[in-house]
Amino acid sequence: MNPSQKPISSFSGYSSITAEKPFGNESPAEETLQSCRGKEVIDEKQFQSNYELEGIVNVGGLQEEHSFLCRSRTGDDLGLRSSLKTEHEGIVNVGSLQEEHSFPTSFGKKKVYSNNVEKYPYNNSKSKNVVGTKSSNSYEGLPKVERFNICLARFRDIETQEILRPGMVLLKHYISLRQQIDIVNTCNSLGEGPGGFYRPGYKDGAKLRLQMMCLGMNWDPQTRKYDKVHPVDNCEPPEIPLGLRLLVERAIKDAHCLIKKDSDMVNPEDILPSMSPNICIVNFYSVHGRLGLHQDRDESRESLHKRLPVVSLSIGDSAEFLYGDGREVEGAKKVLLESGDIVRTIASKISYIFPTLLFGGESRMVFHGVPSIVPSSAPEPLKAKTGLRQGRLYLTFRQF
Ligand SMILES: O=C(O)CCC(=O)C(=O)O
Ligand SMILES: [Fe+2]
Repeated sequence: MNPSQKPISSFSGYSSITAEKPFGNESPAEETLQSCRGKEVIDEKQFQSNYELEGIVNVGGLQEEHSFLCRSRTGDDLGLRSSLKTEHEGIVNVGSLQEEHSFPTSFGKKKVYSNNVEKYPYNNSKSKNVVGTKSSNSYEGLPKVERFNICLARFRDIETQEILRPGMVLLKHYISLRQQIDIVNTCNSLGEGPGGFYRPGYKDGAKLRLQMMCLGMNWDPQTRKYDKVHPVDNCEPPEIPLGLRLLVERAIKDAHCLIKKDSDMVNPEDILPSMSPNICIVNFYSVHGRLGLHQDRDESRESLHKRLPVVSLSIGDSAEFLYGDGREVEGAKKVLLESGDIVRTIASKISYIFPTLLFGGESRMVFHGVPSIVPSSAPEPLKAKTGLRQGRLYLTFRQF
């Protein structure tokens, strides 16, 4: 790191955010990027070590030890692993084809949310793939016995990893509050610099209902192409911070473990190929934001041919996420990507952990979209520590 640059954890640009200011127009903090290459501002070591502190997902060295899904369930688990406890998981639904990003007029407009977030029928796929209800009767080799849980459901060790369809995996409680804070701060500092957030438009002049920033390479919805520079300020997009790249690679490995658990017969790489991301599209949706059903198909021919996965992280307010084989909303499956799940770690502290979604292999061309954001559903500590606006931050990683 250049000594004149401060580590990301000390970056305070977020403190200037207020609800009155338009998104992305905050005055740049003093530490703001000195050149178009916003990449150098990140202190990767700091970013990474922040991750390691948490012990939930280890982004750096101790990957095997901290893997969510690969470890056998032994006593030693209890000491090392921050066990994940939550009372529910949100799942899903699907769709079909037409115009990219098009909506029926009712799309995303109907639901009214109160403080009680609408819950979707969990595990409605009734799939054997669901690893969502691990209880004391699931030990290998022992007869199945319905055990009594002396703890309330929300504090039990319920893992909510699910294979939604072949090649599409939801790791529901994957990123900790600490990581969320780092990611929000990182995106905020990069987003207010060159190559940062802007509101993109389509070819026909319509604007997307979100703010976007690209890392690694720039994707332009107008041309549907990746480019070296930002279409508005002509700057190169910032690089993807190392910690995030490692987190994505880790998530793919964990998804492989889940796939392997589901069937020992398969090579997980055949179902969900590995990739090293060199593109990250960061979207910020206000509570009115949404995105029509579409396919991600602007990556290189080779990447699409290999069906390399898109891996995404969801932070802030919860969102409905639709996915399916076509563009019609009817028939699309729906999963609620929640960000406010409360879990209790081994150390008895309350944590919030967030979902990761991967789609590749057979599901690489799945249609997907965001019909609505659930207002005020982001965890208070995340808002308090970062000043994150109401809305949802969504990062999708790809390999060009
Ligand atoms: O925000 C989301 O959930 C989807 C984003 C997306 O599909 C994209 O960036 O291509
Ligand atoms: Fe997409």
